[in-house]
Amino acid sequence: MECSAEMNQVKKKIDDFQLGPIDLDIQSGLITALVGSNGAGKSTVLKMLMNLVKQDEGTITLLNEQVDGDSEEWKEKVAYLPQSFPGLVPFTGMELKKLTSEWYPKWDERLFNKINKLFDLSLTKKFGKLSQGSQQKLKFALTLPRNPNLLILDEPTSHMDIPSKKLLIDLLVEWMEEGARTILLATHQVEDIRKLADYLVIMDKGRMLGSFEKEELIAQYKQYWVKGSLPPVTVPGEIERKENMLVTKCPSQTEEFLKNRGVTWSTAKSLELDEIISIMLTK
Ligand SMILES: Nc1ncnc2c1ncn2[C@@H]1O[C@H](COP(=O)(O)OP(=O)(O)OP(=O)(O)O)[C@@H](O)[C@H]1O
Repeated sequence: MECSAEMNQVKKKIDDFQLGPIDLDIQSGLITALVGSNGAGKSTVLKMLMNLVKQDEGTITLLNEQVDGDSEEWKEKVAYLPQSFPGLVPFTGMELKKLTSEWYPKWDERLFNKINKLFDLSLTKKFGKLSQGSQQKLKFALTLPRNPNLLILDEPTSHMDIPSKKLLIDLLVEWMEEGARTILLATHQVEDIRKLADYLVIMDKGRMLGSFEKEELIAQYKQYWVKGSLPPVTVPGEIERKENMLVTKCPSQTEEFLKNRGVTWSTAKSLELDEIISIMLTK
């Protein structure tokens, strides 16, 4: 499958923080969520993809162009929403919209108006005077209508209220349906991941733990409540046990092992995504 963004053996050292080596393939036409613990390096990865932070080693390609090469054509096809953007502070929403729409040739005024109406943006106030949630809404309204091939979002919903988060998710789903588009978003919000992501890229302490198709990842982890007691030995795939409850990351092997020992269970269920991510980041 075609890739919209690639990192090969990318390394970066910032003070005592070592990022990488990172190998990353972001598949076109899909939504990938970059997930991980605080300080794992997610924002740094996004900044390196945008050529805002230079890697020490390795290569980075966006839409088939090397981001630190001579051509900057890729910039017209990518929109990036950073966590903070101090340059916006002195301008009103209206001024920012005018500047942004003039700068981006594919600007979709109709989409901006739709987002404005849905989020009830305060376009006459200076950006710096808006609440954090309202700033996020305005930044999003200035990003999506650029109609890029690749949309990169760094924690787009972290300060938003619950209805606004839902609106943003719906807008992204609708936007994806309208063409050959790709989204990469860093997020801690489990709803973003659950409702949007096709793939999860999981990072911890500067390392990439892997890239996982969401439904396959969910199918990998299961929790059982057995009748009677659990075997006194480690069960294949076992991650955690408490009394007659067992969590496994290899359900087929676990079930075979239990069946061979005559152990049956009353309940079996898949883990929630937040439980799976917590296990991956802590065990
Ligand atoms: N400009 C900088 N100066 C010094 N250290 C930095 C800078 N930018 C990032 N770092 C360090 O790099 C590491 C990774 O930070 P980064 O912001 O990429 O993590 P993150 O996964 O996005 O975290 P969070 O989930 O908390 O937003 C941290 O240890 C951070 O302190």
